[in-house]
Amino acid sequence: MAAGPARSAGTLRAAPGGSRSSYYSSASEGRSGSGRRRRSASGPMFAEDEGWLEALKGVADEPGLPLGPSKKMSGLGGMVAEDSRVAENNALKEWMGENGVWVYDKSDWGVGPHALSVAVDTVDENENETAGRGMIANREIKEGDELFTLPIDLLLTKDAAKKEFGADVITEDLSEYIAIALLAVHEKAKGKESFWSSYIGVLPTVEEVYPTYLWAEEDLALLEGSPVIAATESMRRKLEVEYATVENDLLDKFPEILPREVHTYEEFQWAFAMLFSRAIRLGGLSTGEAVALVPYADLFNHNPFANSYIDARQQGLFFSKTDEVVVYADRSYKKMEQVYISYGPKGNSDLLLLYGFSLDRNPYNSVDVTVSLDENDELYERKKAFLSEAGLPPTKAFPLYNDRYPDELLQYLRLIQLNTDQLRGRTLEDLSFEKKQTDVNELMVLDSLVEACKATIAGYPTTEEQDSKLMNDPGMFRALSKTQRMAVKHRRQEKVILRRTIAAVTKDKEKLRIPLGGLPQ
Ligand SMILES: C[S@@+](CC[C@H](N)C(=O)[O-])C[C@H]1O[C@@H](n2cnc3c(N)ncnc32)[C@H](O)[C@@H]1O
Repeated sequence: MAAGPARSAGTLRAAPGGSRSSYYSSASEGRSGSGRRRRSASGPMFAEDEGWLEALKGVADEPGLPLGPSKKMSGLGGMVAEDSRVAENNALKEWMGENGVWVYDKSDWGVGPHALSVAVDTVDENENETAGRGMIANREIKEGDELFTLPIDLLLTKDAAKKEFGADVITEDLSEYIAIALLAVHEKAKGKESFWSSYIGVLPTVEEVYPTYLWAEEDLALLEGSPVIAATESMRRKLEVEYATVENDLLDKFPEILPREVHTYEEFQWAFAMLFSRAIRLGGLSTGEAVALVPYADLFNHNPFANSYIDARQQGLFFSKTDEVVVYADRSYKKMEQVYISYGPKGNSDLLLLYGFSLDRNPYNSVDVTVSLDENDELYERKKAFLSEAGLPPTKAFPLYNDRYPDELLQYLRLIQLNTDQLRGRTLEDLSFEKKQTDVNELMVLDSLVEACKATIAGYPTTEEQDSKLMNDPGMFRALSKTQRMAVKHRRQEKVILRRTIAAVTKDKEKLRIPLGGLPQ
């Protein structure tokens, strides 16, 4: 046999070297970014089209709505903090009422009583984890009920930024994200003078959201071995580069409009933490799609099983047409239940990177393995050209899921593991990698996948058992900070997926017919 050691671990690198699929991969792999997911599940979504991540995307009048065992505020200081959060909610509600949103307990012409209240501190009851403000049903809600509508003028959009700063600053080709970030920072600096001050008053701090790209190094160290670290570093670099561009192209040119002391890097980071964790991509606008910070609608927390959706629609009003944002209930809710939306089919890596939380029960969880052609393979150049022809790079990250690994990964590995003997004088173009080549090639493929999973598992300083033990000890686990709990949950889930993949691949290997005596050398 000419080449291609059967179990060449070198060809398949486990994920740590490769960045997560979300941000950079989606940009570099050139996926188009319609940003719109199936209508029934739109939520906070990221805009791929600008090279910013995958699709992005929710009044409390009653203090003390669902507070779980982890209620943060205690003692007199806590009551003061909670009172001020209730006052902020009430200011938001008042502002919305003044601006045409029906947020009242009574009916009016064509509208029923408002169905939602904003709790100041909710708990995700599936996970027993604090989730900041959230939406609570203040009466029975029926499936399909329109929960509220919101005039488009209340949104922070690129158009609103253009109105504020002018078309010289907010040019056609300026990213929507940068435009909205500039507007958010500018309005925050205005304080009570800002039209949006009541909205900005309920926005969390960076520390409250705490996405991994803003984590302190000692927190990030808890994720050692996880691909999230590489994704976090990519995100940090991207933000630094974007800010340098903003400095150069805008702050230097328009110091009167965009003063440096207002538009600092810290404020830029705050604005992006808000955008990435709560901006919504609206599809149904008369002017086309747009990314927006949508007051009130961004107070819904995430549940991967929810289907409520947020969209924009045109509202005919005699001869003028105005757009409005509308939110519908995905199912019926009992009074006092928390109403969730789904931010999309996001795994914990994306949730942690962008929203600062991870879930123990998340059907969309995945962990990437990165696959590379072996430069020492005698077929290397031919394989590289073949991949390039198919628009694929010689190194590529693939997600492994809880219950499956993608066919594309198998196809890629079949090519990588193919040797001259198996090629039997044919060209690569003669072969279809969608199906098994030979049992021997398939065994090499599956073996290399198992090795990659094992190598990834070996890269974590703790074992799945150690993480599980910590999580199953309520005293110990609750004694950790929220960030530490999120990190432990996340790294354990990655190990679970890797272990399951090894088990599934081992089963698949049993179906192969391998000659007695093992593989040819
Ligand atoms: C769109 S905002 C939702 C409103 C937010 N809770 C607030 O206080 O403004 C998204 C943020 O809410 C929090 N969040 C949403 N869903 C969560 C969940 N299931 N568990 C923990 N935190 C959650 C995270 O901090 C996330 O970055």
